[in-house]
Amino acid sequence: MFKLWRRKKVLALHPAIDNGIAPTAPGFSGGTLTCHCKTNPVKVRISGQTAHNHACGCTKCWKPAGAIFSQVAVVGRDKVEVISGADKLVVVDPNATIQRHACKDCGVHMYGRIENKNHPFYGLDFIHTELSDAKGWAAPEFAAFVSSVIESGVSPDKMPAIRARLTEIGLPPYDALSPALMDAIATHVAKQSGKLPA
Ligand SMILES: N[C@@H](CCC(=O)N[C@@H](CSCO)C(=O)NCC(=O)O)C(=O)O
Ligand SMILES: [Zn+2]
Ligand SMILES: [Zn+2]
Repeated sequence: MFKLWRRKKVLALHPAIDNGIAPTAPGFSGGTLTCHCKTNPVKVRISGQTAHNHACGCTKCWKPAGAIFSQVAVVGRDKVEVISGADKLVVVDPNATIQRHACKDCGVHMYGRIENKNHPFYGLDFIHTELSDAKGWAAPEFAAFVSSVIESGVSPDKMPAIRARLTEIGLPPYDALSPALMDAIATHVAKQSGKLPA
Protein backbone atom coordinates (compact mmCIF):
# COMPACT_ATOMS: atom_id res chain seq x y z
CA MET A 1 0.00 0.00 0.00
CA PHE A 2 1.14 3.50 -0.77
CA LYS A 3 0.91 6.07 1.89
CA LEU A 4 -0.15 9.47 0.63
CA TRP A 5 1.72 12.27 2.32
CA ARG A 6 0.00 15.55 2.03
CA ARG A 7 2.03 18.58 2.96
CA LYS A 8 0.16 21.51 4.45
CA LYS A 9 -0.08 24.04 1.62
CA VAL A 10 1.94 27.10 2.53
CA LEU A 11 0.41 30.45 1.67
CA ALA A 12 2.32 32.34 -1.02
CA LEU A 13 2.16 35.79 0.54
CA HIS A 14 5.21 37.25 -1.21
CA PRO A 15 8.58 35.71 -2.19
CA ALA A 16 10.49 38.22 -0.04
CA ILE A 17 8.58 37.26 3.11
CA ASP A 18 7.60 33.59 2.71
CA ASN A 19 11.02 32.08 3.40
CA GLY A 20 12.48 34.44 5.97
CA ILE A 21 12.86 38.18 5.75
CA ALA A 22 16.28 39.51 4.73
CA PRO A 23 17.74 41.81 7.39
CA THR A 24 18.18 45.56 7.05
CA ALA A 25 21.85 46.53 6.71
CA PRO A 26 23.03 49.53 8.76
CA GLY A 27 24.47 52.19 6.46
CA PHE A 28 22.83 50.70 3.35
CA SER A 29 22.84 53.34 0.63
CA GLY A 30 20.59 52.03 -2.17
CA GLY A 31 20.69 50.10 -5.41
CA THR A 32 19.14 49.80 -8.84
CA LEU A 33 15.62 48.54 -9.56
CA THR A 34 15.29 46.59 -12.81
CA CYS A 35 12.02 45.63 -14.51
CA HIS A 36 11.31 42.08 -15.72
CA CYS A 37 12.04 42.67 -19.44
CA LYS A 38 14.72 40.33 -20.85
CA THR A 39 15.87 43.05 -23.24
CA ASN A 40 16.16 46.78 -22.67
CA PRO A 41 14.86 46.70 -19.10
CA VAL A 42 13.83 49.87 -17.32
CA LYS A 43 16.37 50.72 -14.61
CA VAL A 44 15.79 53.07 -11.72
CA ARG A 45 18.63 54.10 -9.45
CA ILE A 46 17.67 54.57 -5.78
CA SER A 47 20.34 56.53 -3.92
CA GLY A 48 19.31 55.86 -0.34
CA GLN A 49 17.68 53.49 2.13
CA THR A 50 13.88 53.12 2.14
CA ALA A 51 11.45 53.55 5.07
CA HIS A 52 8.10 52.06 6.13
CA ASN A 53 8.56 48.92 4.05
CA HIS A 54 5.40 46.81 4.27
CA ALA A 55 3.37 44.07 2.69
CA CYS A 56 0.37 45.67 0.96
CA GLY A 57 -2.78 43.77 0.09
CA CYS A 58 -4.40 46.54 -1.94
CA THR A 59 -5.42 46.00 -5.57
CA LYS A 60 -3.31 48.90 -6.84
CA CYS A 61 0.19 47.92 -5.78
CA TRP A 62 2.20 45.68 -8.12
CA LYS A 63 2.60 42.06 -7.00
CA PRO A 64 4.94 39.43 -8.42
CA ALA A 65 3.20 36.47 -10.14
CA GLY A 66 1.43 34.21 -7.63
CA ALA A 67 1.85 36.57 -4.65
CA ILE A 68 -1.13 37.65 -2.56
CA PHE A 69 0.69 40.74 -1.30
CA SER A 70 2.86 43.43 -2.72
CA GLN A 71 5.98 44.56 -0.86
CA VAL A 72 6.30 48.33 -1.00
CA ALA A 73 8.42 50.98 0.73
CA VAL A 74 8.97 54.73 0.47
CA VAL A 75 12.02 56.80 -0.38
CA GLY A 76 12.49 60.53 -1.03
CA ARG A 77 11.59 61.45 -4.62
CA ASP A 78 14.97 63.19 -4.94
CA LYS A 79 16.60 59.77 -4.44
CA VAL A 80 14.84 58.23 -7.47
CA GLU A 81 16.36 58.49 -10.95
CA VAL A 82 15.37 56.60 -14.09
CA ILE A 83 18.68 55.66 -15.67
CA SER A 84 17.47 53.44 -18.52
CA GLY A 85 14.28 52.77 -20.52
CA ALA A 86 12.39 55.93 -19.49
CA ASP A 87 10.50 55.78 -22.81
CA LYS A 88 8.86 52.49 -21.70
CA LEU A 89 7.26 53.97 -18.57
CA VAL A 90 3.54 54.73 -18.48
CA VAL A 91 1.36 55.96 -15.60
CA VAL A 92 -1.05 53.16 -14.71
CA ASP A 93 -3.84 55.41 -13.37
CA PRO A 94 -3.34 59.17 -13.69
CA ASN A 95 -6.28 59.74 -11.31
CA ALA A 96 -4.79 57.72 -8.44
CA THR A 97 -3.14 59.49 -5.50
CA ILE A 98 -0.02 57.44 -6.12
CA GLN A 99 0.90 57.66 -9.80
CA ARG A 100 2.49 54.33 -10.52
CA HIS A 101 5.01 54.43 -13.35
CA ALA A 102 5.00 50.95 -14.91
CA CYS A 103 6.97 49.31 -17.71
CA LYS A 104 4.52 49.03 -20.59
CA ASP A 105 6.16 45.80 -21.80
CA CYS A 106 6.36 43.68 -18.60
CA GLY A 107 3.89 45.54 -16.39
CA VAL A 108 6.23 45.94 -13.41
CA HIS A 109 5.70 49.15 -11.41
CA MET A 110 9.03 50.97 -11.13
CA TYR A 111 7.99 53.83 -8.82
CA GLY A 112 4.81 55.41 -7.55
CA ARG A 113 4.83 59.20 -7.14
CA ILE A 114 2.50 61.56 -5.31
CA GLU A 115 2.06 64.82 -7.22
CA ASN A 116 -0.42 66.45 -4.81
CA LYS A 117 1.69 68.83 -2.71
CA ASN A 118 -0.90 68.81 0.10
CA HIS A 119 -0.80 65.03 0.53
CA PRO A 120 0.72 63.85 3.84
CA PHE A 121 3.20 61.68 1.93
CA TYR A 122 4.14 64.27 -0.70
CA GLY A 123 7.86 64.01 -1.40
CA LEU A 124 7.96 60.24 -1.00
CA ASP A 125 7.97 57.72 -3.85
CA PHE A 126 6.70 54.14 -3.45
CA ILE A 127 9.06 51.42 -4.66
CA HIS A 128 9.41 47.62 -4.68
CA THR A 129 12.93 46.91 -3.45
CA GLU A 130 12.81 43.25 -4.54
CA LEU A 131 13.45 44.61 -8.04
CA SER A 132 17.03 45.21 -6.92
CA ASP A 133 19.50 42.44 -6.17
CA ALA A 134 21.33 44.59 -3.61
CA LYS A 135 21.22 43.20 -0.05
CA GLY A 136 20.37 45.33 2.97
CA TRP A 137 17.19 47.14 1.98
CA ALA A 138 14.93 47.99 4.92
CA ALA A 139 12.95 44.92 5.96
CA PRO A 140 9.14 44.98 5.90
CA GLU A 141 7.60 45.93 9.27
CA PHE A 142 3.84 45.36 8.97
CA ALA A 143 1.11 44.32 6.58
CA ALA A 144 -1.31 46.96 5.28
CA PHE A 145 -4.71 46.75 3.58
CA VAL A 146 -4.95 43.07 4.46
CA SER A 147 -8.73 42.82 3.97
CA SER A 148 -8.26 44.28 0.46
CA VAL A 149 -6.80 40.97 -0.81
CA ILE A 150 -10.42 39.80 -1.01
CA GLU A 151 -10.94 42.46 -3.71
CA SER A 152 -8.34 40.60 -5.81
CA GLY A 153 -10.30 37.34 -5.47
CA VAL A 154 -8.86 35.76 -2.32
CA SER A 155 -11.61 33.80 -0.56
CA PRO A 156 -12.74 35.46 2.69
CA ASP A 157 -12.39 31.99 4.30
CA LYS A 158 -8.62 32.31 3.98
CA MET A 159 -8.38 35.54 5.98
CA PRO A 160 -7.86 34.01 9.43
CA ALA A 161 -4.98 31.88 8.07
CA ILE A 162 -3.49 34.86 6.21
CA ARG A 163 -3.60 37.08 9.31
CA ALA A 164 -2.18 34.28 11.46
CA ARG A 165 0.69 33.71 9.02
CA LEU A 166 1.52 37.44 8.81
CA THR A 167 1.57 37.61 12.60
CA GLU A 168 3.80 34.53 12.76
CA ILE A 169 6.24 36.11 10.30
CA GLY A 170 6.35 39.26 12.43
CA LEU A 171 4.28 41.53 10.21
CA PRO A 172 1.30 42.77 12.26
CA PRO A 173 -1.74 42.81 9.96
CA TYR A 174 -3.76 46.02 9.57
CA ASP A 175 -6.68 46.79 7.30
CA ALA A 176 -5.36 50.27 6.53
CA LEU A 177 -1.78 51.46 7.10
CA SER A 178 -0.03 50.94 10.47
CA PRO A 179 -1.29 52.95 13.46
CA ALA A 180 1.84 55.16 13.33
CA LEU A 181 1.24 56.05 9.67
CA MET A 182 -2.52 56.53 10.15
CA ASP A 183 -1.73 58.89 13.07
CA ALA A 184 0.74 60.80 10.88
CA ILE A 185 -1.89 61.18 8.14
CA ALA A 186 -4.57 62.35 10.62
CA THR A 187 -2.14 64.82 12.22
CA HIS A 188 -1.36 66.30 8.80
CA VAL A 189 -5.09 66.63 8.03
CA ALA A 190 -5.80 68.24 11.43
CA LYS A 191 -2.99 70.76 10.94
CA GLN A 192 -4.33 71.64 7.47
CA SER A 193 -7.86 72.16 8.81
CA GLY A 194 -6.71 74.15 11.84
CA LYS A 195 -7.96 71.60 14.42
CA LEU A 196 -4.37 71.27 15.59
CA PRO A 197 -1.75 74.05 15.56
CA ALA A 198 0.42 73.89 12.42
N1 LIG B 1 -9.34 48.61 -0.98
C1 LIG B 1 -8.55 49.42 -1.89
C2 LIG B 1 -7.47 50.11 -1.09
C3 LIG B 1 -6.51 50.88 -1.96
C4 LIG B 1 -5.65 51.82 -1.13
O1 LIG B 1 -6.20 52.74 -0.49
N2 LIG B 1 -4.30 51.61 -1.13
C5 LIG B 1 -3.47 52.45 -0.29
C6 LIG B 1 -2.15 51.77 0.00
S1 LIG B 1 -0.99 51.60 -1.31
C7 LIG B 1 0.52 51.34 -0.51
O2 LIG B 1 0.54 51.29 0.82
C8 LIG B 1 -3.25 53.82 -0.90
O3 LIG B 1 -2.77 54.71 -0.25
N3 LIG B 1 -3.61 53.99 -2.15
C9 LIG B 1 -3.48 55.24 -2.87
C10 LIG B 1 -3.31 54.95 -4.33
O4 LIG B 1 -3.22 53.76 -4.67
O5 LIG B 1 -3.20 55.88 -5.14
C11 LIG B 1 -7.95 48.52 -2.96
O6 LIG B 1 -7.56 47.40 -2.64
O7 LIG B 1 -7.85 48.95 -4.12
ZN1 LIG C 1 9.81 45.80 -18.45
ZN1 LIG D 1 -1.03 49.10 -1.89
